[in-house]
Amino acid sequence: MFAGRRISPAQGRGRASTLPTLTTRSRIPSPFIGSSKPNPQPPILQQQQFETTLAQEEEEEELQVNSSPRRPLNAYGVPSRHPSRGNSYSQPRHNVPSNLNDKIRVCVRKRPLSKKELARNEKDIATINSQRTLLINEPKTKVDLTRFVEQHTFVFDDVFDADADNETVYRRTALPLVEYIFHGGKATCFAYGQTGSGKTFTMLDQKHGLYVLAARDIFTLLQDQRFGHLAAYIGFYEIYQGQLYDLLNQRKKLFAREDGKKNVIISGLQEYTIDNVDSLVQVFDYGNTVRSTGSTGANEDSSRSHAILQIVLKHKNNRKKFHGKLSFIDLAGSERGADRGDADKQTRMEGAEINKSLLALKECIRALDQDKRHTPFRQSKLTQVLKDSFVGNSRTCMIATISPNISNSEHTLNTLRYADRVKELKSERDRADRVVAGLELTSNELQGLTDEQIQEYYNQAQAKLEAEGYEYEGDEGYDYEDDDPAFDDEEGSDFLEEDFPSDEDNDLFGEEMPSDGIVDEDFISDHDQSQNDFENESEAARIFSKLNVNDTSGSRTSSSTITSHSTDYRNSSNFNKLSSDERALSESGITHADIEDFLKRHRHELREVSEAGKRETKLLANFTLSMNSNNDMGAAHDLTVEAFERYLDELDAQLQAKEQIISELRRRVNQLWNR
Ligand SMILES: Nc1ncnc2c1ncn2[C@@H]1O[C@H](COP(=O)(O)OP(=O)(O)OP(=O)(O)O)[C@@H](O)[C@H]1O
Repeated sequence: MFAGRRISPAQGRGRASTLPTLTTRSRIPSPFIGSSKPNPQPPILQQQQFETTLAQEEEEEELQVNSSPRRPLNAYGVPSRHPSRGNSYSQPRHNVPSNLNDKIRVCVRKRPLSKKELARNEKDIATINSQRTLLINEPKTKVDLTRFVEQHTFVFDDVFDADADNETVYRRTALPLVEYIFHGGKATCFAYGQTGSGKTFTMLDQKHGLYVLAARDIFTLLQDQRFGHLAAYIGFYEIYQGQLYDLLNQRKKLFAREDGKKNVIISGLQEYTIDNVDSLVQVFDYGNTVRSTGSTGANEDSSRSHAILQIVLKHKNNRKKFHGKLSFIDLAGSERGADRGDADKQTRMEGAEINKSLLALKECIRALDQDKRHTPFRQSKLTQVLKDSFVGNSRTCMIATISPNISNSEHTLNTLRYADRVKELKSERDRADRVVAGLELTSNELQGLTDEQIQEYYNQAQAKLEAEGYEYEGDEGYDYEDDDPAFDDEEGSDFLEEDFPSDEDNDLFGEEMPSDGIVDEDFISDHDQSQNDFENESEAARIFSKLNVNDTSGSRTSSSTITSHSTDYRNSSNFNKLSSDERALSESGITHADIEDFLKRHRHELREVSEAGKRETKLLANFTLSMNSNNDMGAAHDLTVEAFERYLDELDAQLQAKEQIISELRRRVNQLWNR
C-alpha cells in the first residue's frame, strides 16, 4: 500500500520528522545533558551552550523577519517560486540563524586564495556579509567592452569564511548529525563543489576533516554508559564509473542491496570495529591510497570517484542490529568539459558519470526535502547507495565549497546556484506545510513558540481533521514508496554530460512532476495524489494530501496503480461527504458540482499530458545528444544501441502514462453520458 508521507509536529518548522526528542534545539534538554555518569566533556556538550545563545539571538531577531511579505500561493495552495531567479537572492532571513536540526541544511564554505592564485594577483570575489550571506562580485563586460561588476547575493543556512577552521564548520554541520545517529537516525554529510574548491580538505583531511572530528565525538559518546551496548563499524568505499569498490579490501567490487528494513547493505564491504581516532585515520589513510584520483586541468590530484566513509552504529552483541549511520561523502569534483583540458576518453567519461550522479544527488535531496513519495534513487549508483539516508529518519547536510578567485567566478556561481536551488525548496516546503496545515503562523512566529505550543497547534489541526472523518497517522514511523523493490543495478534515464547540470526548467515543486522524467509507478502515484488534490478543495483535503491522513473509509487510500485510483467517483469519499440533498441531485443527473469537478480534472489532465509531452521532448534530446557524444568519443556502436533501447523503454513508459490519463478522461466522459 502506498502510504505517502506523514508529518510530525516538528515538521512545520522544517525539522526532522520522526525523532521528536531530537528535533528541538535548546528547549528540550538533550539526552546528552545531565548524564548521570561524569564524562570527559565532549564537544557535543559545548554545542548545547552554543545553541542556547543562538536561540536567544534568534528570538531577538524574529521581529525583523515577521514583516516579510508572504509569497503568493499557486493553485495547489503551495507558495510559488521566487518571482525572479535573477541576480539577487537576498532575503530577510539572512538575519536569522538557521536551525541546526533541520532535515536538510545547506552551508557554504569559501577556501582561501591559493599561493598560485595570489602569485597571479587574482582578486577575491567572494565576500561574506553575515553568518548566512555571501556576495559574489562577478566581473562582466558589456557589448561595448565596458567592464562592470555584477553583484550576486546568496543566503544559506551558514556561510563560512576563508579563515573559518574545520572545527567551526564541524559545529554547524556534522555535529548535529552525530547526535542524531545516536538516536537511531541516518545522516549524510557531503561537500559539493568545483574541483579544487576544498571538498577533501573539509571532509577528509586526516587531522581536521569533518570525519575525524565526528569520529572523535562518536567514540567519546560510545564510552557513555547509555551507549555501552553500541559499537562503531567503519567502512570506506568508492563509487567509480558506476561501480562500488571497497577501499579497505583491495578494491574488491561491491554490490548494494536492501535488507528487509530498507537499510542499504553494501554486500561484501569490509567493516572494522574501531574505537579511537588514530586507528580510524590509519584505516582511512590506507583506503585513500587506493582511491581513484587523476589529474585534470583544474586539479592535479583530483578525486575521480565519490568516496564514502560510513560509520555505522550497531549493537555489540548482535551485529545485525543496526542503530544509526553517518556517511561522509567526498564527492568527485564537478567540472565543466573545458576544465578537463585535453582529456582522454577515460577522463571525459569519468566527468560525464560524475556530473550525472551529482545531478541525481540534487534530485534526491530535493525530493527528500519536499517529502515526495518518489525519490529518484535509481538515477545513479551514488543515490542508490545513499537511499536509506534519504528516507525515514534521515538528515542531510550539504557543504558547498567555493574557490574565491576571479577566474573561478563562473564555477562558483554555478555551485552556489546548485546549492541555492536545494535550499530554496527547503524554505518553500516549510511554508507550504504551514499553509496546508492551516497554520497561519510564519516560521519565525513558530520559532518563538515553545514546543508545547507548537504541539498544541498541530493537535488542533489533527482534531479538525478527525472531526471531518479523517484519521491522522501520527509520526510513529515513516513509510515510503519503494520505487525499486529489487534495488537492481538498472540505471535510470540517461543524462547528458552537462556542465554543472541545472534544472531551471524543471520546477518540480510547483507541478508535482516525477523528478527523473520517467513516468512509472511513481508518476502514477503522484498523479494519484494530484487527483486527490482535485477531489477536495477544502482545507481538510489539502491537509489530507500533504499530511497523509487516511480517510477512515479507506477509499482514499492511495495506490500505486492508476487503475485503482480511477474508482467510481460516486464511491469516493468525496462523494460520501456530499450532503444528502446534493447526493440525491447527483444520483438523478449531472449537478453543477459535477461539471465544475469535471472541468477541473480535465484542465489538470491536459497539463499532465502536456508535461508528459515535454518529457518526451527531453528524452529525445537526451538521446540525440548522447548519441552524438558517443560518436565524438568513438564509442562502440553497441553503446548507442544500448542507449537507444533505454530510450525506447522510457518512451514506452511515457506513452503508457499518457494513454492512461486519456483513458481515464474517456471513462469519466462515458460515466457522465451514462447517467
Ligand atoms: N579552507 C581551506 N583552507 C586552507 N586550504 C584549503 C581550504 N580548502 C582547500 N584548501 C586547499 O586547496 C587545495 C584543493 O583542495 P581539495 O583537494 O580539498 O579540493 P577538492 O574540492 O577536494 O578537489 P577535487 O574535487 O579535485 O578532489 C588543497 O591544497 C587544499 O589544502
